[in-house]
Amino acid sequence: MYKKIHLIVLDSVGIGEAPDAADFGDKGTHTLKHTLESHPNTLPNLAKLGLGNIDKLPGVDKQDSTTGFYTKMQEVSKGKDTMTGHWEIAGLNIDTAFKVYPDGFSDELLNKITEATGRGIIGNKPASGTDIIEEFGEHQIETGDLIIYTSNDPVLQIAANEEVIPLDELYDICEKVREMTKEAEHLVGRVIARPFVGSKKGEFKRTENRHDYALEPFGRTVLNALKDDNKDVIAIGKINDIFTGSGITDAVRTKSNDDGVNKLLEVMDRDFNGLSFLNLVDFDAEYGHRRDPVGYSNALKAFDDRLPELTDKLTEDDLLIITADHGNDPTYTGTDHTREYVPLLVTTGRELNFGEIDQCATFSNIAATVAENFGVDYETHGESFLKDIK
Ligand SMILES: O=P(O)(O)O[C@H]1O[C@H](CO)[C@@H](O)[C@H]1O
Ligand SMILES: [Mn+2]
Ligand SMILES: [Mn+2]
Repeated sequence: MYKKIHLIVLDSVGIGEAPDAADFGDKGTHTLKHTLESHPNTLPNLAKLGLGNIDKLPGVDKQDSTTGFYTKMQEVSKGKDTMTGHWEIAGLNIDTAFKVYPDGFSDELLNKITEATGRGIIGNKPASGTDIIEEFGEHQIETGDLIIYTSNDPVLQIAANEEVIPLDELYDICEKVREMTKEAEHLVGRVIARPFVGSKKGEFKRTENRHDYALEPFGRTVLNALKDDNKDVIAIGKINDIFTGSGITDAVRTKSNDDGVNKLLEVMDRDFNGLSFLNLVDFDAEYGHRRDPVGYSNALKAFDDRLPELTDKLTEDDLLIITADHGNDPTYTGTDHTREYVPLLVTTGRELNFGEIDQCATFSNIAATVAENFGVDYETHGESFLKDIK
């Protein structure tokens, strides 16, 4: 048994098309490979754990012997969004896909929003968040309208210039819209506040004040099982939002990938018994959705550079698990997530017989492993790999 498990989700860092990728329009996608092909970088520290042994990746050398256990995991849930991926990691199988809105939201919902907020609405279509503020940012300054948009994900995003619609008001609007979109008819996975600044086209820039309003997970996750058993569940970064605080005992905010690593290092120094769970969202939000392979590749390098700080801290009490929640191939068409396998890398301060472990048929093998490690009562269709890491 490990006293502390540290789980890191490299948001969107997929490792090649899943067997059902074609059903999602994602045939041939490979976030890691295509990113590193487009903009070469070496990732020696991830390589040491076994990343280059999972699949052939430029700049990630295959090792004769690794300092981690490695394999890849397949997603069983019928969605490739962040909530679905994280909830499956935490033990759920989301077998009914979330509704998406390729033609925008209904007039009925938009009217309700206007009635409740007193503000008009512009946009109402799938879009990239940086494009849509260019398109409607000036209109918003003139009218005070809300810029509402969506994507291939089950999200309703509200972009607002902080000088036109103050943050408090935007958050208040998002809370109201969250209430309106909890039931089947207008269901969305997440309402997201997307504040930005700037006074004219070409100068608009999103700020760090983004806030996500998710739904309660659709079932009991391993986080709930841990919390109910008086274990610590420390959420770092977006994790608290993704689980709406359910099963979480402490939440730490982050500003960036780099800050996320800093916060995890601080958490590792705490005396706790349970799980720390970190999401590094920049890969996805800053580079994957922006179809920026150069930025993506450099972000991978930046994480790789900092990885030894984390692994050097591991004692016999710690288990470190690194994975992802879906792909987001920055070289692929569109600006959405891609249906991919995700890497699984596991290491510890213990001297173990590291190497390949069986491929995981579901992300929920992580939940099963965490539950078994802490001896908590938790039912999931995932299978624990604890027996393989010795
Ligand atoms: O283009 P931006 O606004 O970054 O939106 C992206 O962010 C959303 C939430 O992560 C995704 O659904 C995607 O649409
Ligand atoms: Mn994600
Ligand atoms: Mn995303």
